[in-house]
Amino acid sequence: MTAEASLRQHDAVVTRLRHFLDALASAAPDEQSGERLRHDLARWTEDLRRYAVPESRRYYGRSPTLASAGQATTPWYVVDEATPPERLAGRASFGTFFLGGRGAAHGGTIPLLFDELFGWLANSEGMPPSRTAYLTTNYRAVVGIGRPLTFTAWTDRVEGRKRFLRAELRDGDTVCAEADALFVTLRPGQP
Ligand SMILES: CCCCCCCCCC(=O)SCCNC(=O)CCNC(=O)[C@H](O)C(C)(C)COP(=O)(O)OP(=O)(O)OC[C@H]1O[C@@H](n2cnc3c(N)ncnc32)[C@H](O)[C@@H]1OP(=O)(O)O
Repeated sequence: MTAEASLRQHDAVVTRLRHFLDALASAAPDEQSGERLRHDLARWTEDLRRYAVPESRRYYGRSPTLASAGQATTPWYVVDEATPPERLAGRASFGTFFLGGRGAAHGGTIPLLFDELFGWLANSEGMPPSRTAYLTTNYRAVVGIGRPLTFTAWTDRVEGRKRFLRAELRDGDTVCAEADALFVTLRPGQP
């Protein structure tokens, strides 16, 4: 199979996996179905272990075409406007898999989304690689599961190796969460 075909197949599996995780999080299967599911998952886990490859040959989380770069355990997002490294904007939604409680997204999954967006912005093409030094999230209103959301992330200022970034997640006019972060450009030899 060509690399392109492998990537396409991987994308289709990850899309299915995202739907599976939401369905799993929503379901209370009966005993027989639960046992069948456990059996099928165990079988696939063993099968996949036979195909393990080094990080440089993996597709997971690097899809150029899928939402969330194909990270099924990151809330769904797509970038609609990007002027890297200054700004990006787009849409996001938290599926049932990301439920914390009472219809709201788990608090830990919101900085996960922000870190993804900041990583996208700070490591866009032509930028030297950088990593999150800190990321602070301010939870202003609950993020409802399944709600159509919008986000904006932007570079606030750059001081030498330090990039100060900010972002906002909205449900309509309501600001649900804000974040500010510091990304530090890696020195040669830093992992
Ligand atoms: C290859 C990249 C691929 C990236 C993919 C996308 C990444 C998405 C983002 C991530 O999630 S990365 C994973 C989470 N982050 C980490 O695992 C980072 C772990 N920490 C580190 O590796 C180092 O601490 C770090 C590279 C961030 C900084 O270490 P350095 O030794 O290079 O920093 P240094 O001590 O030289 O500090 C440089 C400047 O940053 C400042 N600084 C560093 N860490 C800080 C901090 N935590 N808070 C405030 N300031 C900080 C520090 O004070 C200093 O300021 P000044 O230049 O003004 O003196």
